[in-house]
Amino acid sequence: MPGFWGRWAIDCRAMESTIAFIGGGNMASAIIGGLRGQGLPAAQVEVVEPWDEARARLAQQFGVQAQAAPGEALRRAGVVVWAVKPQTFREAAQAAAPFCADALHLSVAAGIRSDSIAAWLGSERIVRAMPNTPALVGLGMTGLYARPSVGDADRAQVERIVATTGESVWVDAEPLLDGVTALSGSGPAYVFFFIEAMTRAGIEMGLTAAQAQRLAVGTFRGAAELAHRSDEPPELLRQRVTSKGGTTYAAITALQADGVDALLVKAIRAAQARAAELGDEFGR
Ligand SMILES: NC(=O)c1ccc[n+]([C@@H]2O[C@H](COP(=O)([O-])OP(=O)(O)OC[C@H]3O[C@@H](n4cnc5c(N)ncnc54)[C@H](O)[C@@H]3O)[C@@H](O)[C@H]2O)c1
Ligand code: PRO
Repeated sequence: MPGFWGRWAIDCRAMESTIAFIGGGNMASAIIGGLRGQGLPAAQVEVVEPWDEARARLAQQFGVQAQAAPGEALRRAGVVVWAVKPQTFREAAQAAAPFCADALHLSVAAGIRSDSIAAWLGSERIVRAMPNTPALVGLGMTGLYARPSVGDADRAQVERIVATTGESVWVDAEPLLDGVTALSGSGPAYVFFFIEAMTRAGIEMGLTAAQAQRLAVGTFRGAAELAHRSDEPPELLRQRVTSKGGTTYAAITALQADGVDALLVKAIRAAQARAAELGDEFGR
């Protein structure tokens, strides 16, 4: 993996202090992969991860030694990344807070509001991030929100960390992060869902599973890159594919007749509502 990260020009070797991760699962691994790939030494990464198998994987993949429980080593951390599930955040915070009072805190947990985190940790130096799994290949999109008292140096430090996984967008009102969670945090799942359906259609039409999946994935990749590079809106790019009375017209008309576009908006709003609920359910 490290060779892959060579494309990005952020150099983590100059990062001043240790970064600690509370929770060493999927999201933590994506960020640790980015940091290690950009040259952050393994000795500058602390992880608290109770699950034996996850600790072994972190050691094998990234050369990082994780601890089963928080302890004195956390005191060296300038930044603590909270990468536990919303359901376990409070419990994890209670155990780790005594060791990281002076750190900058970066939470990736969906829904958990910074008021709750501030109360649990007794600190105002809190930034919330909502990344997504393409971070694993350096193409992540992350939404960021900082509590009002977080200074420019702390914001810049967060940007440097997140830049190892892709791009980021700051929002200036915390509730907007629930929308970011619903759109880009959960978004890769919507894309995979469409790829699955397109692959199924390909198989129904007689293609092999391998052929159908390759065509579907390649089409998403190409269309996303075209939209990314183009100055023109997606609507116009879509119209260019759609000849009047042609094949695409037949497909788009069928999608619109079943209200698929409205359904997609409804689905994303359901994710947004769930993010807010998570904050209510598992916040303070
Ligand atoms: N996976 C995604 O696509 C995604 C995207 C954006 C944000 N997030 C957020 O990231 C967070 C982590 O999600 P994930 O997908 O990495 O989950 P995960 O289950 O892969 O990782 C969470 C890890 O936390 C560990 N853990 C449990 N209790 C702990 C404790 N008390 N102290 C320390 N570690 C503990 C678990 O053993 C597990 O390995 C969640 O809050 C989620 O909302 C996930
Ligand atoms: N995965 C997390 C969830 O489904 C948060 C965004 C993506 O809750």
